[in-house]
Amino acid sequence: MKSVEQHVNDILAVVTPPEPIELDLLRAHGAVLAEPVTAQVALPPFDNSAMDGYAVRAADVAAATAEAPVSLPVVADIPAGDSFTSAIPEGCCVRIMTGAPMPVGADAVVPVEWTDGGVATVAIHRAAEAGNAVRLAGGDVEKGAELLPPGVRIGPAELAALASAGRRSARVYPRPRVVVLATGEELVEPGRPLGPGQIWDSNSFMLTAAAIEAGCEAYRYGFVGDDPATVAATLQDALVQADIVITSGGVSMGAYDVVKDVLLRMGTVRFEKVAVQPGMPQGYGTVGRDRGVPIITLPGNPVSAYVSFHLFVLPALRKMSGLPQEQLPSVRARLLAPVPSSPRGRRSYLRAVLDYDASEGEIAYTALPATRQGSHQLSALAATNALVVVPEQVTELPAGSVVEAVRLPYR
Ligand SMILES: Nc1nc2c(c(=O)[nH]1)N[C@H]1C(S)=C(S)[C@@H](COP(=O)(O)OP(=O)(O)OC[C@H]3O[C@@H](n4cnc5c(N)ncnc54)[C@H](O)[C@@H]3O)O[C@H]1N2
Ligand code: MOO
Ligand SMILES: [Mg+2]
Repeated sequence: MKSVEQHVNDILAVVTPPEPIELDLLRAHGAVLAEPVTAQVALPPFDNSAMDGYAVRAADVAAATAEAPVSLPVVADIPAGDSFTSAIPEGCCVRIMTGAPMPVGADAVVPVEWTDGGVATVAIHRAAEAGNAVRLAGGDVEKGAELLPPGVRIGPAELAALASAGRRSARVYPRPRVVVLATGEELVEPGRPLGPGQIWDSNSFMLTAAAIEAGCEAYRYGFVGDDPATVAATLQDALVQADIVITSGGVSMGAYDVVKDVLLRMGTVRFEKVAVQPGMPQGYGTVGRDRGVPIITLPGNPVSAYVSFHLFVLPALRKMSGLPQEQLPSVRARLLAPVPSSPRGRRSYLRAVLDYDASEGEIAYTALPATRQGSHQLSALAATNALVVVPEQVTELPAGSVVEAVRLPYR
């Protein structure tokens, strides 16, 4: 059987990052930056006031106290957005608002709270040192400095950085379009009644949401039965709007597991067994006549599909998004319950609740494996937040063992 790492590498070899495109700011939200962003001007662009008050020469107010306030004539008023081009005469001040440019000659701002708030003349009852409440030009970012490196995902903070630097658009890797298609004759749309032998489709919802949470544009294509012609026609249709197709079901040994046959005719797809539990039967490759669209075929068991999405699909989506590869974060944790019977030769990923607990020595986390670990026992997914790794050659682990626990994203 193939290792998890080998399977990830094989999948990465069939996907490529898209060509960067220029997108208007809010359209770029969620995409990955394909260029460094530098400040065209210093930020802030000019010295300005940090407070509402009076711009003064600090020397003029050095003697101000509550008992002996200093009175200064107010020669102008500068709201934010305005400017005062002449220098303030010695012994005078201007009323200034937060964000307004400092007038020439002034070197400090006296907050209005330290004054009587006068409009023509102001009485200042506390001294302000030079530089008080003044925000210097370039004090945030110097002209030409890098604001954002390439490879970051554009979230609210990155959009703010771009806009604050005067950028209207950014060069980004467009978010990959992921089409999710479940297969299985037994599947029924949730909301409709179940007939004998039927179950509600849950995989297509799970996988679509997981792809969206991974930063992609994902479309739930629903599900198809086990009729080869319908599977082929639906896939053909799905390819039109897909950068990658994710399917679930039909990839094991079943007599009606038709996905394999259809894909072998429609493209170059390999079906393999990966030494992992759950998620052993896997497939990947490209489909479509003119352009090969990458495809990853996940097993139908819901827990298998969920775990294999995180192990095998996430790396592909990262690469297609223009992101560097990164392991899911993991910590060392103490098992709170024994782990019985993992299959030898396959690495197990057990659903578990990971908790922070610094009370017990150097291992600051505990992991409680879910009692239901079957590949069909979907209820454990929503009740857990991590995957405990049981290495290939280990078949059981007593309580108290220290294990690697992979934190699942968004849990
Ligand atoms: N003789 C063998 N049988 C099986 C093997 C094997 O090696 N030899 N492998 C088992 C393993 S491991 C897995 S995992 C599954 C993989 O099955 P398939 O990918 O072929 O998927 P299906 O047969 O279509 O379905 C399996 C299971 O999952 C349920 N399912 C499928 N789609 C959905 C969906 N969209 N939503 C909810 N549940 C779904 C389906 O009803 C089945 O119960 O094969 C084992 N068998
Ligand atoms: O690998 Mo299957 O995923 O055991 O259930
Ligand atoms: Mg099957």
